[in-house]
Amino acid sequence: MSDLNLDDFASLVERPDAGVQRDSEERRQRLVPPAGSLGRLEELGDWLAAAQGRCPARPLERVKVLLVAGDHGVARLGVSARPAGSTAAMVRAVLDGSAAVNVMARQFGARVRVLDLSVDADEGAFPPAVTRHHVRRGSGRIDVEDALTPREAEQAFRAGMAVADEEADSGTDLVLLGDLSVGGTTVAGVLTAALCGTDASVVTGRGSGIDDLAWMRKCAAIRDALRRARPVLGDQLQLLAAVGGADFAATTGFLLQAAVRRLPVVLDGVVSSACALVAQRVAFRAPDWWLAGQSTGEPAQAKALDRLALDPLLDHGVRLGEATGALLALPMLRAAAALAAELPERPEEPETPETPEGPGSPGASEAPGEPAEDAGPAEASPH
Ligand SMILES: Cc1cc2ncn([C@H]3O[C@H](COP(=O)(O)O)[C@@H](O)[C@H]3O)c2cc1C
Ligand SMILES: O=C(O)c1cccnc1
Repeated sequence: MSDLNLDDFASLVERPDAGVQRDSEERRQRLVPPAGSLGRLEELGDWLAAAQGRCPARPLERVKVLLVAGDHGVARLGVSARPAGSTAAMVRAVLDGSAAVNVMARQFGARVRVLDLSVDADEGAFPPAVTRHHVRRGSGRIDVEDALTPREAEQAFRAGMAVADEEADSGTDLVLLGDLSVGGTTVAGVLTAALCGTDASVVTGRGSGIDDLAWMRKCAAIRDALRRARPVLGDQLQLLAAVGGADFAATTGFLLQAAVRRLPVVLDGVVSSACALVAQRVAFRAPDWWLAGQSTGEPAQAKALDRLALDPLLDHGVRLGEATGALLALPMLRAAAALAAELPERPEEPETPETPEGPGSPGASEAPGEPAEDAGPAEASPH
């Protein structure tokens, strides 16, 4: 049996630095813009500082988009707008730089890394750097069979952990975590419903853009897979083997090891949030290391994020997956870091208010209020 003990993660994952978080909050009170005027950017600056253990936070220079790719047997049921087994075409588009994620990553100065965990493609279809962690061609049809053997689940999970270590070791500041997975929203729906204790209909969405008939097939597939999930709900590696997939196991392993390594992550769509939910079961502190980039409208994502207490930064109807939602949030995070680092502090309030005659004059102590207030705005608005 597996010698990978997920229980260790509960103690290995620490919280971001609470002392630095407090320093950041206090520093923010001293900045020129009034507290609250920068809205969510304030909380983001504090989060980044706490994650980095540094106040104010460093600028985000080495940002990596990580796309975990895999096919899913359940796609053969016609639950996706895309043909079963067509993840390879998406991977190819990303590798040749023509996918939406490439356009946005170029715009925002982020590097893109694709990992083929279980794409249904011939050997040699992609460069070795992409297929290094390949586990199998497509994961099993989860409504009737296990997605993975226990060995494959462990192999995929460990691959995700290894990638988190590589990214942490190479100085990556932030990971934007997305997926390329035809049928992936069905699998994510199963994991989310299983862990939230809800019905299939609550988590079944339109995914890549399916019609009503396909929605009914998707809902039935989720219902059937949920039955297979229930007996293994207490063991997250078994759960990923039964109703997940190699890409999901790797993404979960990545998230947990990234949290151990204090590497902050922005979640993209329903696939990364379902994996985050599995990871939360393993290590309850882990969600403190994550942000939700954007709401995709997939109901399972909303359900999972609610459980994770993560409030998506954006909601603009971007429902493409492939980390585009996480990338959209990057300029906000960069703005938060830059504002926290570069905004000047307010000058110290003088203890003895100034008077027109100058500080320390007899008039100052006799009539402290009005002259000082007159002087304030004039000093504060030199332009
Ligand atoms: C043009 C297009 C490109 C995409 N690239 C990723 N996804 C997204 O759709 C897939 C999941 O949806 P489902 O479960 O319905 O198959 C994933 O590959 C996800 O990243 C895309 C979706 C579309 C429409
Ligand atoms: O990632 C998601 O949430 C997603 C992906 C494709 C289509 N709809 C949602």
